[in-house]
Amino acid sequence: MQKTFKNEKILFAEPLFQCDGLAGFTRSELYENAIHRTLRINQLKKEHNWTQEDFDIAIRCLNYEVGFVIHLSMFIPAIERLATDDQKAKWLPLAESYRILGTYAQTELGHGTNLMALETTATFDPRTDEFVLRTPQLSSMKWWPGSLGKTATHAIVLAQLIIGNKNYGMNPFMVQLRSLEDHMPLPGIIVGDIGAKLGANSNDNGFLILNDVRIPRENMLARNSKVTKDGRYIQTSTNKANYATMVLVRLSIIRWAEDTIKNGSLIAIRYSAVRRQSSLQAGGPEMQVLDYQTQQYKIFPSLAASYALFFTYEAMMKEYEIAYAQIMRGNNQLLGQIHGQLSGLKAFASDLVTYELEMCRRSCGGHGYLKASVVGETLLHTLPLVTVEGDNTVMYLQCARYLLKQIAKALAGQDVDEPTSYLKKDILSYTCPVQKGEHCTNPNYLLKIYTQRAHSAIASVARQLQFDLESGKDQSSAFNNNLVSLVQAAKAHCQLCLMKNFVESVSALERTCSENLASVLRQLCLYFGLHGIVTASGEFLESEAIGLQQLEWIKAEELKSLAAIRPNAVALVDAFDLHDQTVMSALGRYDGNAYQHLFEAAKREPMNQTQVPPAYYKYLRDLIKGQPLAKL
Ligand SMILES: CCCCCCC/C=C/C(=O)SCCNC(=O)CCNC(=O)[C@H](O)C(C)(C)COP(=O)(O)OP(=O)(O)OC[C@H]1O[C@@H](n2cnc3c(N)ncnc32)[C@H](O)[C@@H]1OP(=O)(O)O
Ligand SMILES: Cc1cc2nc3c(=O)[nH]c(=O)nc-3n(C[C@H](O)[C@H](O)[C@H](O)COP(=O)(O)OP(=O)(O)OC[C@H]3O[C@@H](n4cnc5c(N)ncnc54)[C@H](O)[C@@H]3O)c2cc1C
Repeated sequence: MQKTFKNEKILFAEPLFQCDGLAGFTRSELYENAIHRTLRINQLKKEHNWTQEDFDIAIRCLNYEVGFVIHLSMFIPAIERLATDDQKAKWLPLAESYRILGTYAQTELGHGTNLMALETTATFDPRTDEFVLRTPQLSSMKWWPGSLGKTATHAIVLAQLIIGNKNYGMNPFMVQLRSLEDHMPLPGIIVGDIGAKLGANSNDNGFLILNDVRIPRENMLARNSKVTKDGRYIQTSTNKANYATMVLVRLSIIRWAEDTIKNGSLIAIRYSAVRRQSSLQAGGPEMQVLDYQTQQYKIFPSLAASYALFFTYEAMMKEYEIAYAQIMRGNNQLLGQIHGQLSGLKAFASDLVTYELEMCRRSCGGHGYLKASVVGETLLHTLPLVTVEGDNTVMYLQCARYLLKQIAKALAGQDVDEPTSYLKKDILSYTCPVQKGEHCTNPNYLLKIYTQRAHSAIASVARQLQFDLESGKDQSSAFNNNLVSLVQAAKAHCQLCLMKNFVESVSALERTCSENLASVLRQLCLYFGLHGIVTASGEFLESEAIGLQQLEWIKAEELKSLAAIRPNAVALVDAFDLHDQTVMSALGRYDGNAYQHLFEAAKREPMNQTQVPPAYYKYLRDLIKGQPLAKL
């Protein structure tokens, strides 16, 4: 499943990367530990001639609990995508050698989603051949960018470009924030950390106020547009190319989601295999909770999602690489497709894993509420994915906007993109392929059902929008009245994409892997498809992709699938090949000794380092001895 990290032993031999000790760290300690880790991994990379891929896998093995995540995942990729060749030659070597430490400063206190309304300005001053950057009011200050608070020496600041009295929209500017001598903020720069978060507290997400900060004209990252010395604005590519960094990060978030749900399902399944509780026969032996149908119903979706997201990430990485190669050659033909696809899939993947991680946590009973189980921490660490790189609702709407354009082309008899080719089909010629119970065991039949449901959802909201417009509603009212249906259509398309990638990937694997493995993966793919229909049965019925009889058959087959997966469940999570130190969970260790590891973790609890707590001497001793308490 995951490219086995051949350097795992080197990494986890060092106490710095053994995660047990992180509990009880203060924010400053977490922050320092994260920086220390990234720099140590960098040293290991040099000492052992690791590739960049080894470096990236090491970061993933540590669940991104390292420093400079934005420097590595956004600042450097933004330079690669937004800078000219000369600017890359200047800034990339500095960034790659950590001589400058960067962030991607786009979101403001008052705006994150609506980029057109960003308030930070960069005003061209022809007299000095500079841009003057300012955050004009409280709501304008940059707010949230990772590493901005205490680390970044430089930021790529997204600001409205002003020349004369004309606004040319959001453009990227390289701004130095701190001295490279003493790390103090430069004149005009007010910067700091925005405070503790629900999770990811090793990251110093920060705020930035710019008070008339001057930068040279060549600091505007000018791959897609530039300003000449005499103040002319020249656009050399679509201004949406300046959004390119976000597309890449949305792809990375799909893999981040895959990594977290693998951790969660591994913990839940391994623990459920060792936990014995109650029995179905009076006086009988206690059962492995993994044998309860309800336990399987709760946690096998996370197992199936792990594999589904793995296959979708692999497919989307290939799609992205093709699109990106063309875009970097100036051909933006695939820009709309890759943006529409990754907006929707980033939202769907992060929604899916945050839901299933909570199911994994609940399936661990009381111990799922202990930090030592880590499944709760994993959920906290994953929660931001539904917001970062675009709030999920807004991302679904971007995907829906793309789908509306595609169905309009299909209905006009024009070519459509490959991911939406199903929209060319005649929706009325559909017949449900499941005409008897055993047809439910055919993933390709299920794929047809997913396709019809998605097609129907998109066609239905397109018709409703058209009706509203023809009834006299203006564009924005018509849109706002159909936002829920638009999101639903985007979700239907994304769920189809996951199912299609799963079916096609297993079909390709069958040609090379053993029949045993093929049969296990087919079973998991079938289960993923059946469960997806059951959980959204209302929409599948509404679209007439299935009827009540088919739903009855599908529900029965889903429950049978649980029993079929059970014998392979532990092997399927072991196949993730995740080191105990990556999973970090007392409940999910490879050796299965959950109780021993829980007790070891409790013994490491800082409060247990003394038998008598300090509070005894302050409050309890007099209380217990019946002596009057001093005034508190
Ligand atoms: C390892 C992983 C590490 C993860 C770390 C994560 C740390 C977090 C970082 C951040 O959060 S960075 C900040 C992220 N912020 C956002 O994502 C902002 C979300 N908002 C937007 O993207 C845009 O405001 C919008 C919602 C897309 C609206 O765009 P706009 O205001 O321009 O209007 P529209 O009319 O909707 O779009 C116009 C046009 O542009 C196309 N388009 C929009 N976005 C993109 C894109 N990213 N790439 C390519 N094209 C894009 C859109 O399809 C429209 O095209 P046409 O229909 O006009 O052809
Ligand atoms: C952990 C973390 C790290 C981050 N790191 C960075 C970073 O490094 N750099 C950076 O620039 N930013 C960063 N961000 C900011 C992030 O990109 C924004 O928070 C995100 O884009 C959401 O925007 P917002 O906060 O304005 O939410 P809002 O858009 O204000 O969302 C509030 C509600 O309004 C709804 N809404 C908004 N617009 C619409 C619409 N058009 N239609 C329907 N509903 C709508 C949303 O669905 C949501 O329910 C980070 C955020 C977090 C949490």
